[in-house]
Amino acid sequence: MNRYLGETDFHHDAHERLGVLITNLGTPTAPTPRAVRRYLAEFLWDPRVVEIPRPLWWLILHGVILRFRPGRVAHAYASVWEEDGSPLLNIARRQREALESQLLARLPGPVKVSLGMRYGEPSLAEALEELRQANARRIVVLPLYPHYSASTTASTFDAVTDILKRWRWVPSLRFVTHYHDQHAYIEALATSVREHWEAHGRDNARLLMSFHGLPRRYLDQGDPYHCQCHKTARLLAEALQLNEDQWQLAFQSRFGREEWLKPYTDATLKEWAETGVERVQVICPGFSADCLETLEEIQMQNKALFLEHGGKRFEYIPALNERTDHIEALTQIVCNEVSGWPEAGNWSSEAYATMRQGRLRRAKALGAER
Ligand SMILES: C=CC1=C(C)c2cc3[nH]c(cc4nc(cc5[nH]c(cc1n2)c(C)c5CCC(=O)O)C(CCC(=O)O)=C4C)c(C)c3C=C
Ligand SMILES: [Fe+2]
Ligand SMILES: [Fe+2]
Repeated sequence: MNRYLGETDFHHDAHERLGVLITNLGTPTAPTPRAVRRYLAEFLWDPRVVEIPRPLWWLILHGVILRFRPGRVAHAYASVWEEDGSPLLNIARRQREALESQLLARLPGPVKVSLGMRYGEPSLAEALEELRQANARRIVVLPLYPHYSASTTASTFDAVTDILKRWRWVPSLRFVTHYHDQHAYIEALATSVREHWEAHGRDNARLLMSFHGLPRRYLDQGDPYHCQCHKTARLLAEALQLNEDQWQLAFQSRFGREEWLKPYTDATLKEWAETGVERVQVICPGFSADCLETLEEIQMQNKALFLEHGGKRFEYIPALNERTDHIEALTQIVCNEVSGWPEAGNWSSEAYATMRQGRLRRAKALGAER
């Protein structure tokens, strides 16, 4: 038996392809307690996600959490489930398709974009295998998390490298760790807010930028997530020319009993409603795709909370999902990553020559304009 994965019928003249792996958290296969238990058991056992000594955490996870949580969470999933599956996965599939066609139009050589989820299906192993079969010798891994966090980005890095350790011929690799301040991403967010204002108005509305939370302990131990969320929020507020009293940042999706990053989204909305804020518009810039945490927690639970406490109008501004400007931002990230790659193999020699000619022409045209 071969210890490492490889092709026995390897051809030296096989055409190379650029591989792009997009990935997100993952989701259960069905909105049922059984499927949710399987998903949570994998997700919550990841030591990057829950940093508690293993024997103690095993007892809590299997003795308490996996007994009671799946039923409640399955019910929440059922409330957002679409005909053909989980919103997160459906959106990720559309993002994959749109990104691949943008990259094929933009880059001179052949490109394959595959989709793998950190937990559940389609797995990262399947997605990487697809790239290996497509002869991708250079791979850009693009986790669809704008903000770096050890619990998401580093966990993806662990999983990807664990898989690649089993390849005989490991590919060149670029791993995108964050894009929280990329201009095109901020502009896409700002445009989505402006479009919402055009469609629904904005009279006296306060904008809440809600990000997924983390245990406060992770920030104290050096995780840059908190700072990156603050930077995104500041840049978005600047792009929208908002005054300080027109917006705020908050953190949602608390889990467990310890302190998480503050201020909390639910507490903020409750306080706003109680102190006379009548209208809120909520955007979740850290979620590249709508999912349980935006569609159920924000758009259902937090909306009900705000209205119960005296708020009059609650509006959720959808995640960037497969918006054209979002796909353009992701395309730019991939193009930036590959542009520094040294020339080699069939993919690059001709392809880079074409790309360079294109760039020269553009540079000349720009020079002529000036
Ligand atoms: C200790 C627990 C958790 C940490 C840390 C955490 C970080 C984190 N998560 C996301 C993005 C998503 N999380 C989602 C669901 C979800 N998250 C946790 C727990 C932690 N997340 C749980 C237990 C769940 C499942 C639902 C539940 O039981 O409440 C999702 C949605 C998935 C879906 O199927 O729709 C996303 C997306 C980020 C970005 C992040 C760190 C910054
Ligand atoms: Fe989460
Ligand atoms: Fe949640």
